[in-house]
Amino acid sequence: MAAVAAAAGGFSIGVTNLQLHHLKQPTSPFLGKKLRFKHKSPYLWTVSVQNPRNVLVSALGGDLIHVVHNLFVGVGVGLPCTVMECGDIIYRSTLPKSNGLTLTIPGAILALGTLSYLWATPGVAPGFFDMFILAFVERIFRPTFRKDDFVLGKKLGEGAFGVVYRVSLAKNPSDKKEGDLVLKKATEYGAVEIWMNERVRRACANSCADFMYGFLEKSSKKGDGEYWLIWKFEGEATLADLMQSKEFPYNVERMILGEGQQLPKGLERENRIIQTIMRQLLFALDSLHSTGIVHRDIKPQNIIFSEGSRTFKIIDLGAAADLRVGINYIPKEFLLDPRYAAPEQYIMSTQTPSAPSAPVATALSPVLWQMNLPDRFDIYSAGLIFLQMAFPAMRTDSGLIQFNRQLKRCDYDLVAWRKTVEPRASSDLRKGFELLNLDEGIGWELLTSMVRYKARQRTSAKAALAHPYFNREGLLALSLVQKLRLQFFRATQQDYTEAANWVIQLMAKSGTEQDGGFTEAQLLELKEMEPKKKGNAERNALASILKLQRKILRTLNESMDELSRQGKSLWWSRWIPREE
Ligand SMILES: Nc1ncnc2c1ncn2[C@@H]1O[C@H](COP(=O)(O)OP(=O)(O)OP(=O)(O)O)[C@@H](O)[C@H]1O
Repeated sequence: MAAVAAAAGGFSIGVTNLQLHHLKQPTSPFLGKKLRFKHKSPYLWTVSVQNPRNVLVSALGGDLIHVVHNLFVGVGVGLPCTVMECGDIIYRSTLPKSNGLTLTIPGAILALGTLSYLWATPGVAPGFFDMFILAFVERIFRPTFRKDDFVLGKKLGEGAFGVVYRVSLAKNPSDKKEGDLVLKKATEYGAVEIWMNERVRRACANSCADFMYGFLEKSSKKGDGEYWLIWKFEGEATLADLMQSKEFPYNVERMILGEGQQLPKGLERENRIIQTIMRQLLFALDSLHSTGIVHRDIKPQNIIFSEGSRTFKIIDLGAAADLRVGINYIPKEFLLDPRYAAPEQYIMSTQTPSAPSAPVATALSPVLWQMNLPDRFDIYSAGLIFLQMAFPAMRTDSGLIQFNRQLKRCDYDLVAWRKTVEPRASSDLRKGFELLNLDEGIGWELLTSMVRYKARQRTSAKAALAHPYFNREGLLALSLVQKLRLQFFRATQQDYTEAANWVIQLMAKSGTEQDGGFTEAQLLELKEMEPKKKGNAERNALASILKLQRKILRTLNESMDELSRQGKSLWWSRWIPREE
């Protein structure tokens, strides 16, 4: 078939099926007619019209191309395609396509973009690998247990949703009297906890207590049965237990840093211990967050000291949310501990659909993560633990509750809180401020970047770990590099809404009715983003954009809610082994 390109003063025809004898009389009869040719040929034929009655067919194959090209140029007929050599372009496009992959820049950008999306937190691609390969392989190779395999020992704790015992294996009674395992008999939230513990074991085993097995025990008298969860016994003490001691933080020093500390007792030594605890806690949190899990119940009671690894680990994942597949997005409020919960209460904004079905949640997880930054909920709680470690008066429940009240009154502005309490501070409180003020106040700076009202303004666990507070060598003053790092951290922590307001003010100053730019009144309107009903074209356009934006959000939410309703059953609990 022929490809026809109309051009001023004539047109060209690119032909792939053509026999040479057609060329013999290349005249006007070609015009307006369909050309039929017998054989496929890699040659391209161009029919050029100098005037409507005189058609020239030029063969653009091998030397013939040049002959015809020269002929046209020679007689001075500069037809668009001969001048631009677009026949050559068409010619190339008709050549058989190469089978090899050709890398183009847009292709490379697209591929890189897709890969970054699939690997962005919480990780769509690693999620698929984890769920469909690792989980199966693990199930094949890991030992399984039954109810009768355990001998119950001492009760370790009892919450509203479960009882925790120290246990040992019946077949293999431990040398230790109490047993070297921990069993939690949990009610409804046990299923979530098994899911989270298995995920953690595959993704970041060192962050949480060493989980062994979980199953549904059906023979129990309790209604639908009980979930049994088994961990290795990590140690006797939680951070809460250790913080209650008058010796804190020195009682932890021996455990994490070993004997023989050189420094005399005092603020600097205490600071170093607190710093180590915070680093371990943030490390565990960073690992959890990187795999898409938000704990939501971070408190000293849920941080256990592992005697084996000499580090602090996280326990109690019953209130956790798995953002990768959308499990437990919105917990029952009573699962959260009001003493440590961030002011937002919910990790996902109320605009976010309650819990999309797993495939939708997985596909959207990087977007939802960036929109909500749910990990910052845990960061707030970790900030409060930091505060409790620095200020002895806040280690009691009543002390913490009182602080929470004061902070709320200051609109969750820690700097404002400090200004109100510091002038009349007790010696206890002053000691805390002194500790945080060490090394040009980098401890205080880290704390204020964690305890903030807006989740988006809080630092992430990863960024906190890179803070110079954790990078000091010994207790020397900050090095130049560390100072630069501090400046960088500060730059990333800036509240840019203020900067935006500043720019807006500058624009306002330069804007007058005559000179153009926005006037202050117009900017006020822009800032308020409340378009009025009657107004000029500018306002109407703004109103339409806002309306459209709201509509898109609403539609997205509605469709996702619809999807979630279909898949709302606890699909993932099917994965939990049952023992009848
Ligand atoms: N792996 C472990 N090793 C040692 N002790 C553990 C382990 N897991 C839990 N414990 C102990 O059991 C206690 C209760 O555990 P956990 O917080 O998980 O249970 P819970 O029923 O959710 O309790 P609560 O409702 O009070 O939070 C912990 O405070 C800790 O002392």
